[in-house]
Amino acid sequence: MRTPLIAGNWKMNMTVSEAGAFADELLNNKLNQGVEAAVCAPFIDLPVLIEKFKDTDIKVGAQNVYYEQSGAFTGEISAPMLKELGVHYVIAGHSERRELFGESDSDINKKAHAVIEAGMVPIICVGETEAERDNGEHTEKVANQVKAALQGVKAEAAGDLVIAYEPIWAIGTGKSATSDDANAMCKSIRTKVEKLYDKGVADSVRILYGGSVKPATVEELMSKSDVDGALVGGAALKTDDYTALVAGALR
Ligand SMILES: O=C(CO)COP(=O)(O)O
Repeated sequence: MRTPLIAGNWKMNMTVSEAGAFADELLNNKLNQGVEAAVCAPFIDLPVLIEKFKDTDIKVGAQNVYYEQSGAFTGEISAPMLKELGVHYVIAGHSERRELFGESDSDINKKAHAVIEAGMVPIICVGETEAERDNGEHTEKVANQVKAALQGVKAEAAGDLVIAYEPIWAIGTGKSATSDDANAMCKSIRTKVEKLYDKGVADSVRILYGGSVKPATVEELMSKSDVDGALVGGAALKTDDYTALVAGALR
């Protein structure tokens, strides 16, 4: 069975001292066993989090990566750099990166390859705009994003992947997708993965929902067949909310 995953995405929040304080507070809260907890933090916060969580099951993730190994790419961070630090997950293709920083499907595919080659796990983000949903194009849009992101990724690696369905209109808006709509899209992503690979891969890939997930809504989401967890922005910034999210994700 797929282990539920609650991944916090801090986005551009938390200084190093704030990250350290968050980790200390979280370690005082007893996180539920049986749910995997991950915190995806700004690059500079990663060392302190990795140090603080080293004797725990809490995984640390990055929010971005550059796909080249090293070289003249001022300001960028490579997958081998993250791997050496002890990073487990790397978010690839968050809609904010696609929209604000011009990342293309092809960039995201290269990032996924770089992360896998370095021995980490990508969390690949996909999702439609409000206009695309209104026009009934959301299922096809997301299926195309999934296909593009996974181009050339071998079946052995694909089963360990995490895909996060984050409808853009639900991010940071307080306007979450209904649990049935979230589940319908997660199911359709799983069907797409089965078409690209096989049933074994589709059954093991974890598909998260993201977009205004709160402690009060996580249980309902997790009761659905194809939602394996959540990628959480705002509510993952407070230790008590984060702890409640992990508790609510147990199924
Ligand atoms: O973008 C998100 C996580 O990656 C969702 O953010 P919110 O939970 O703040 O809506």
